[in-house]
Amino acid sequence: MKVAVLGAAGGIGQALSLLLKLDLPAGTELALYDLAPVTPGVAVDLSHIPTAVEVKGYGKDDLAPALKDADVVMIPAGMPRKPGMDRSDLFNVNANVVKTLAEAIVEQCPKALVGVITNPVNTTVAIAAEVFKKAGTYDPRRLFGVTTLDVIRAETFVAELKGKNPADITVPVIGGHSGTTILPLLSQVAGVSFSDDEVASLTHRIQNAGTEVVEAKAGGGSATLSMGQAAARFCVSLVKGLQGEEVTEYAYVEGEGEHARFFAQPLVLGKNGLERLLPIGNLSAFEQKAMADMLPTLQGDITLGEEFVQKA
Ligand SMILES: NC(=O)c1ccc[n+]([C@@H]2O[C@H](COP(=O)([O-])OP(=O)(O)OC[C@H]3O[C@@H](n4cnc5c(N)ncnc54)[C@H](O)[C@@H]3O)[C@@H](O)[C@H]2O)c1
Ligand SMILES: O=C(O)C[C@H](O)C(=O)O
Repeated sequence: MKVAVLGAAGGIGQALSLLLKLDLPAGTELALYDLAPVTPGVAVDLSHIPTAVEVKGYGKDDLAPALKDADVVMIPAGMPRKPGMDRSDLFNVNANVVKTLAEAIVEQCPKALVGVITNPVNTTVAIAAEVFKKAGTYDPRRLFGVTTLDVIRAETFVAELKGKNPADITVPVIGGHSGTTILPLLSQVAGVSFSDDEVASLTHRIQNAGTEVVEAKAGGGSATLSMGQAAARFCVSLVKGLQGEEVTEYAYVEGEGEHARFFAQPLVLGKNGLERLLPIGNLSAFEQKAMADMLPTLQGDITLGEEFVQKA
């Protein structure tokens, strides 16, 4: 098994790589790639941790060997937000980063499972899909926008509010990964109930949790540690799936297209990546309205990504 992390020297990349060094199955090769000159050093540093995961670092000219025959590729490469920016403001820089990396995946590991973390996720996943489609290698079961952070945040905030252990709370979060497109389904949380005011304020907090971190870091970037944990959990689930275990996760994937071409929803991972989609269940009147209100934004974000590659 080979897992490649593209953008491995960044805030997310380093946290993710550390957790993967600890959590991936014995015998896995962990390939770390980044443009930053420190990357080989990050790999040497991690290689001193005594686990049976072999870490190799690849500098900026070594994207091809980093990706060669990878089974899973995680992409946290690209610019993070500063206060006052929306995720969509990252499009100008990050669209090209994801396009370039997706083109290399086509050449080196067209069958890999790919987890896109780079923002704006609503759009960068569409960019990767269009690059793969153009090359004739696209398989919707193998491409994922990583939205795990929305799920773990929602579980943390609900547990905090209700005085519960977060491990006992499950919160579905569907839609996309920015602002109102992040739709937590609080009506489906088992074992707790919420007043209308709590639903409104919790939904708002979950949708703006990324901004909460961006503002608290005051120009020093966005979520890296919680995202590292979220991405590691999702990556390990992808690997378990490839090894034959069925694992349930949430991710932003091309599904049946009922709401938008790409949509974050519950799904089962397995040997082929996305094995099957799970139903999103019944939505409350509040959630139905929130969904109807945000779909045009989500669809616009997707079109932006599609056109970026089609017009290139
Ligand atoms: N999906 C999510 O839930 C989620 C959560 C947090 C952050 N993000 C996004 O993840 C991205 C990375 O965030 P970060 O805080 O780690 O940023 P960072 O600036 O700390 O790290 C980004 C890294 O990417 C590298 N990079 C840039 N272009 C590259 C390329 N073409 N190839 C390889 N590496 C390249 C940089 O050298 C840097 O090391 C941002 O776009 C951010 O918005 C997504
Ligand atoms: O908010 C950001 O810009 C980063 C990330 O998407 C997050 O949700 O923390």
